[in-house]
Amino acid sequence: MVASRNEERLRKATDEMKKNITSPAELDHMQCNIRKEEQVQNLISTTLKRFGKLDFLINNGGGQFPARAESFSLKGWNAVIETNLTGTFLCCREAYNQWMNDNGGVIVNIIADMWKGIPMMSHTGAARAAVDNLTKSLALEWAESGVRINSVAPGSSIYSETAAANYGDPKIFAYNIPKIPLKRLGTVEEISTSVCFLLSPASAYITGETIKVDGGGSLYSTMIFEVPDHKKSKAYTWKDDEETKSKL
Ligand SMILES: CCCCCCC/C=C/C(=O)SCCNC(=O)CCNC(=O)[C@H](O)C(C)(C)COP(=O)(O)OP(=O)(O)OC[C@H]1O[C@@H](n2cnc3c(N)ncnc32)[C@H](O)[C@@H]1OP(=O)(O)O
Ligand SMILES: NC(=O)C1=CN([C@@H]2O[C@H](COP(=O)(O)OP(=O)(O)OC[C@H]3O[C@@H](n4cnc5c(N)ncnc54)[C@H](OP(=O)(O)O)[C@@H]3O)[C@@H](O)[C@H]2O)C=CC1
Repeated sequence: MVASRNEERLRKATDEMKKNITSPAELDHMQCNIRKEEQVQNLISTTLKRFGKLDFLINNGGGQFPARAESFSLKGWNAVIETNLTGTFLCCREAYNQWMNDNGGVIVNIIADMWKGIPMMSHTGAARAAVDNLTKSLALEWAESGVRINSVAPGSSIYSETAAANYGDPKIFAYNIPKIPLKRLGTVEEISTSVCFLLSPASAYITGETIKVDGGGSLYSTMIFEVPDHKKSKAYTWKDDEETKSKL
């Protein structure tokens, strides 16, 4: 079952996938806004009615807008937290309560390269770091039910039409190439094969882990953001700390 909000995009994606699988009847799509609890509950129950089981859950839905943190409205902040953190939580919880608690299963959460913060996207950085941590907690709580849960963290480096449109610049990803040790963008297949590995028995001994698929980018430097030159940071020395000395 493939689920997201936009019916037209869903139909296009599943039609494309059907051309490449041996049992196209076994693929379906359904509208669901992961920010809406009832819609998530309905997605999981409908999937169970349609297919009779739920072996895997992949939480890939996500997104954000670029802006400085001080300019975020509460509504904008909540939109990003609900999409990337709350939506993932709701899907995990419903999959567990409706199926995986009794039957086991595997969950993979897609997060992002947020290890050094994400300036201009601090809302999504906070939400993705939270999902990284949620993944660890759920791995411990749900191990006794035979559930494994891991994350995949793509670098800021997989060309996405939606992102390019959203950020208003088709070259937005290419700007990052100099900061990626492998000196190229990643491919969608380089993410999906990591997800398939984590879903497969080949990773049966891996849980609570996050695989970074970022060409080494997270080791090297942060994204296209420069801290402007400034003189706002005052050094601390004991010698100059007259205020503390006077209180001793
Ligand atoms: C700079 C380096 C770029 C490198 C890439 C970084 C790596 C990450 C890559 C990716 O994640 S690729 C994924 C690409 N997909 C997207 O980015 C999708 C983007 N957008 C969305 O999904 C949605 O716009 C949203 C951000 C989740 C908001 O969803 P929605 O519109 O449904 O929310 P509402 O509840 O209606 O709230 C809207 C609210 O949000 C604020 N807002 C939205 N867009 C902007 C914006 N461009 N600037 C400032 N604020 C924004 C705003 O408060 C909106 O409220 P209103 O003003 O409309 O009342
Ligand atoms: N491309 C990149 O370089 C990177 C991508 N990522 C993450 O990887 C994932 C996939 O990215 P990518 O394919 O590039 O991005 P896209 O924007 O193309 O895909 C995001 C998907 O999430 C769905 N979605 C968004 N909000 C909701 C919602 N509230 N409920 C249900 N579905 C929703 C959208 O479908 P619809 O609009 O139909 O709801 C869309 O299909 C995202 O989480 C993204 O943030 C992370 C780091 C880098």
